[in-house]
Amino acid sequence: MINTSIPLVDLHRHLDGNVRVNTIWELGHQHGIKLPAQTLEALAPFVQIQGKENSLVAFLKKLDWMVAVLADLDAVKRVAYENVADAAISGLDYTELRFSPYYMAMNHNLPIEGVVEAVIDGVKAGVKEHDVKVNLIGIMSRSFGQEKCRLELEGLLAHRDALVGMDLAGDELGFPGDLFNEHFKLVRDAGLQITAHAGEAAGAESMWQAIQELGATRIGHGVNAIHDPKSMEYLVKHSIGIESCPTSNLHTSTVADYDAHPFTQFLDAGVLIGLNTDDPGVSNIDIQHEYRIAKSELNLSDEQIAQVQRNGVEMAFLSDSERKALYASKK
Ligand SMILES: O=c1[nH]cnc2c1ncn2[C@@H]1O[C@H](CO)[C@@H](O)[C@H]1O
Ligand SMILES: [Zn+2]
Repeated sequence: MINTSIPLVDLHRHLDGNVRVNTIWELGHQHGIKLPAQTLEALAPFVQIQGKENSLVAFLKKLDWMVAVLADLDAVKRVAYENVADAAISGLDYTELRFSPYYMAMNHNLPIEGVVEAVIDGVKAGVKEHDVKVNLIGIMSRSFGQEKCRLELEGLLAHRDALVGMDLAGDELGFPGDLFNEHFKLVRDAGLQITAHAGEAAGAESMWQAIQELGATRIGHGVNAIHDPKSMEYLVKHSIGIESCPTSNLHTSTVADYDAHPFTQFLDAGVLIGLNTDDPGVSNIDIQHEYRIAKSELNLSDEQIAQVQRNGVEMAFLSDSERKALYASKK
């Protein structure tokens, strides 16, 4: 199973897709927000996937209650803190938590920059008390359009030093990457690393766009590269990291079932592919679950699992010395 002499990392993990059901319940009651259920048990199906959804956009609706209860900046800080606790509890040595400050701010008109600060504060408080290394990635939520993403980017860049990278997430089909070329020019100018959700709901052309126009060096999901041999070759040749999230891919109907997931084909082709959770709260999983699935459903050998763990460390947005230290922490 998981090789304990290699660091365990999760690089694709939405902080705002990982709010505990209990926290939604408590924040809802604390702030007088009308929840869709009368008991904690009845609330779970509104925020966690039951079986699967028939599209990415349907899946993404499950996150809406998670941000609907963010009534003030203390709530944002609490959710960030609990994300660090959850990461440590699930056995992670290092994680990159990504979040969309506009998405978190929009329901209660919170200041976007204030949300960024509250996330940073919550994570700082979390790492003081838990044994896990954490970096932050800012998200622009494409589903709200160019203008809102511009505001989101401003709020994030105001705290550029607290971030290691930037991402584009949301409705990939409805809001193609080329709407955001100018946003990502600013991201590159700020010297941040870039990952983008691509090849999930849309095809390999969306990945080409993300790599060549947005400047992505990692791709979230990238499942659909499998239909384009040229892009597979490119990923290998240029060491573009693929942040794979198999259970999420099932839950969004990106693949029909685990058998249809191309994970091992990527691995066999020599693509730098890692294993991640995406939205652990929504999918009701943790990283241990994804490694169990890798073995039992994707049929990875122990050697392949070790390779996947190393791939994660290799593609992490860390400096060389940080990467060395992370490896050394397991020896
Ligand atoms: O699997 C996914 N694919 C695309 N976008 C996603 C996924 N999971 C969450 N978000 C998006 O990320 C932002 C919150 O972090 C939101 O825009 C949400 O819709
Ligand atoms: Zn994602």
